[in-house]
Amino acid sequence: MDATIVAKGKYEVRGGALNITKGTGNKPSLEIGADTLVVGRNEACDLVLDDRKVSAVHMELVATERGVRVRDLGSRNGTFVGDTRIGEVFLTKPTSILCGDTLLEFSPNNPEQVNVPEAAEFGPLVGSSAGMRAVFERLRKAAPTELTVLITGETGTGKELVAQAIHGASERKNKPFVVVDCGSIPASLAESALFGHERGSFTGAIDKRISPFVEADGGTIFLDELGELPVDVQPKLLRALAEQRIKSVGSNSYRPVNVRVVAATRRDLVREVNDGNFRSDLYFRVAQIKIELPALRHRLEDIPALVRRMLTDMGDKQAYNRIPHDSLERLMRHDWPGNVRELRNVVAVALAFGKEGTLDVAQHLAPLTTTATDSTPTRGRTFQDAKRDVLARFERDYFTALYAECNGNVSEIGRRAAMERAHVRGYLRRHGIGTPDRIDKP
Ligand SMILES: Nc1ncnc2c1ncn2[C@@H]1O[C@H](COP(=O)(O)OP(=O)(O)OP(=O)(O)O)[C@@H](O)[C@H]1O
Repeated sequence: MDATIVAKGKYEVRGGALNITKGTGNKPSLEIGADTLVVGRNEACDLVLDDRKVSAVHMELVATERGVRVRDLGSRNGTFVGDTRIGEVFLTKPTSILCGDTLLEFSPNNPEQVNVPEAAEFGPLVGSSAGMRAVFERLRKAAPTELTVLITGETGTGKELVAQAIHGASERKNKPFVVVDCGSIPASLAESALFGHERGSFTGAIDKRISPFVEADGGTIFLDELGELPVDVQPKLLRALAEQRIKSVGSNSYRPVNVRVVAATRRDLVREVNDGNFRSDLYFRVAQIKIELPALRHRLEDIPALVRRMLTDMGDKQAYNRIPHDSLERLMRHDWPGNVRELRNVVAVALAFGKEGTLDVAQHLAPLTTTATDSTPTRGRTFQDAKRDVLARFERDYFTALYAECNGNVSEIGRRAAMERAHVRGYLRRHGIGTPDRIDKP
């Protein structure tokens, strides 16, 4: 979420209202605040439009610091502002929006101040940026409820940790937290992986398999990469969630289950709905609350607190004080395509190689800085420059890994790389891998 802290514990968002001026809906207007609202034909939408040219989930709106963000959700017939078919726009002035044959009039409100908690952490999560503090506020409200939560965000933004935090702050915290990675289930085994199977129920079903819903009974089930769930098991999952009971493969009877569902996806699930790859009724069933995790490059001010927490988790609380200021600044200029996970790896490597003295964490950054959305190595660069960067990154990764595998033994690195020791030393020095005393040891 975009936001700026305007006063301690507050940030400012600019919302508005949407009125139907031509066409019919389940209500004449919609107030847009800091919670994302969905407009479409599906009856679970916040504004339901009775228009056959409107998609099941057509567009979403949310108040941000830059105005109301309107995002088309991959609708079939598009969302138009004037003659322009939009992907995403920020509205601050009265504007007409056309979806199918329905005309909507947007009118802005004055900026509104929204409370964010002062605490820059929530359970295992840390972050002082306005975006993360707004996430913590939503989590604080969502965690104690029984509502389903859908967590979205790029890889490594902390979706699983958020799911754990929800569980840990709920009444269910003393019961199991069970993770199901929907992305790694082969389509043919999806039903059994979700609901279990009886012994001998199909070829290869040698033993009985307990359903994760049974394992999680009384607790929380985390459905990771929900967007990868094969289409044919989606109705079965929907039914299980609606009826709170499951039937294992090969069994004739249902058994009641009491689980709270938290799901995560890297994919834009609503687009998958409009493309027919994900069922809209299941989407709304798992997304009663939506938590959008911002990419790390949009909350660089979180880096110092994250690094401090990571070093503490890695067992060296004092190490943070050994990081020079300019090293932290360089970390805050990186793009972080791998998000918090990438940061954690860089911190882990830095700590492994720097047990004492100055801890220059940024020294272990990949030299090629690209973002997930801007990852083309060609952009504005000559072939030679691009090639040099890619090669440098490869060399650094290769020798960093080998250095760790060989415990810093240069002779062993040379053997495995089939390279003279002097050359190995050259590469290690060039990329700042290891400490000079170890590298230069004969
Ligand atoms: N806000 C945070 N505070 C502290 N640690 C964090 C935070 N966010 C993420 N991490 C750490 O970053 C790493 C990646 O987090 P996690 O596995 O939850 O990401 P993810 O979004 O589920 O990734 P993927 O999409 O690849 O499954 C973990 O080691 C986690 O502990």
